[in-house]
Amino acid sequence: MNEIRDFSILELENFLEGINEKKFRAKQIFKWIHTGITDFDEMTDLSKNLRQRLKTYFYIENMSIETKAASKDGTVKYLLKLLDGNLIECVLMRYEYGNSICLSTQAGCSMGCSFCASTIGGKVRNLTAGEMLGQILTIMKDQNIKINNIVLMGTGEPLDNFENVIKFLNIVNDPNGINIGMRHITLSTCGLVPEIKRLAELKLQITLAISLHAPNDDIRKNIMPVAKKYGLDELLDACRYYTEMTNRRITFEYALMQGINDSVENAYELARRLDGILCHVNLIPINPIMEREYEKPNKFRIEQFKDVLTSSGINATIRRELGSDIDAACGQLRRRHM
Ligand SMILES: C[S@@+](CC[C@H](N)C(=O)[O-])C[C@H]1O[C@@H](n2cnc3c(N)ncnc32)[C@H](O)[C@@H]1O
Ligand code: SF4
Repeated sequence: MNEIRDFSILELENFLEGINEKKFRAKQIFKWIHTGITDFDEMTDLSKNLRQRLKTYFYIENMSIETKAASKDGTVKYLLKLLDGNLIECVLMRYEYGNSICLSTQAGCSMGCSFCASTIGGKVRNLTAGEMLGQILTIMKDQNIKINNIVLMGTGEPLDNFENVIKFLNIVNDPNGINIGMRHITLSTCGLVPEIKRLAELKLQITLAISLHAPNDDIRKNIMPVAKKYGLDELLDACRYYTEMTNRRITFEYALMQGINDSVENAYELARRLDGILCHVNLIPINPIMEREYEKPNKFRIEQFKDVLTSSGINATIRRELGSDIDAACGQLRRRHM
């Protein structure tokens, strides 16, 4: 049996042809799937016979909501249970410009960043494209809303699950489905250089966010094991390549950790390293997790860091902390329930 949410229209067309059904039904089926239905009998414009046939080949995963926590600012954090019992997190954020959803791409993560709760139990498995889509459909249905933006910033390293993530992007971008424009999608990576280049060559118009968190290799290696494999020069070259291929501005994520990467010297060094790259720096006060001792710098130090960047010609903003009253640090909810 196959999860039907994993199928693009083209794949559905081929499948239907293979079982001697009309190809044009694929679009109808695809549209129904993206309304969030979980029962083939809800596809009321298909014959009973075809619905019965679909049930013998496919299933639709009905993810159960294990817990849901709503913040005063409208952020809602979900813990969803997959068919095999794995738990994954996703978060709904409401902005003036629309609803954004932060999705998980893997159950756990193998990258080992020292400040991140998602990696503490390691990687369990990759999520399928259908399981990424399922997170959106579950929230859309639960809240009765439309989703306008997607950020791949939940648990997992998206570029460590390259094929499924690209498949998911093409499915959500299809005008017959939930139809989210590539420019409304952000993919965040810890910096897997070969995959960044591969992504650049696809020339999708998504926003690429790089979790940088350090102005040099010494600090980066201390907090992100991936830096031992790909140095900063190599990573920034891949970023330049991405901007050349796509004409898209890169976002650099920089989580400020007191005494680790938040000094004025760090800010000047960062500005020097990013000079000439079409980019924006997103400064995030670290969200402390139970298992580690990182702390946020105070407000003055955060502002000072930003001022050094902007006065050096680097576009920088401090990220508003959404959902801070509901334990929003990535991976914490899942961790607590494991
Ligand atoms: C959880 S990761 C998932 C995407 C991808 N694996 C990555 O590292 O970019 C999303 C973002 O959350 C950041 N992050 C992880 N733990 C954090 C924490 N405790 N406080 C603030 N940001 C954190 C990551 O560095 C990254 O920028
Ligand atoms: S920050 Fe991203 S890459 Fe690093 S451990 Fe967390 S999820 Fe994995």
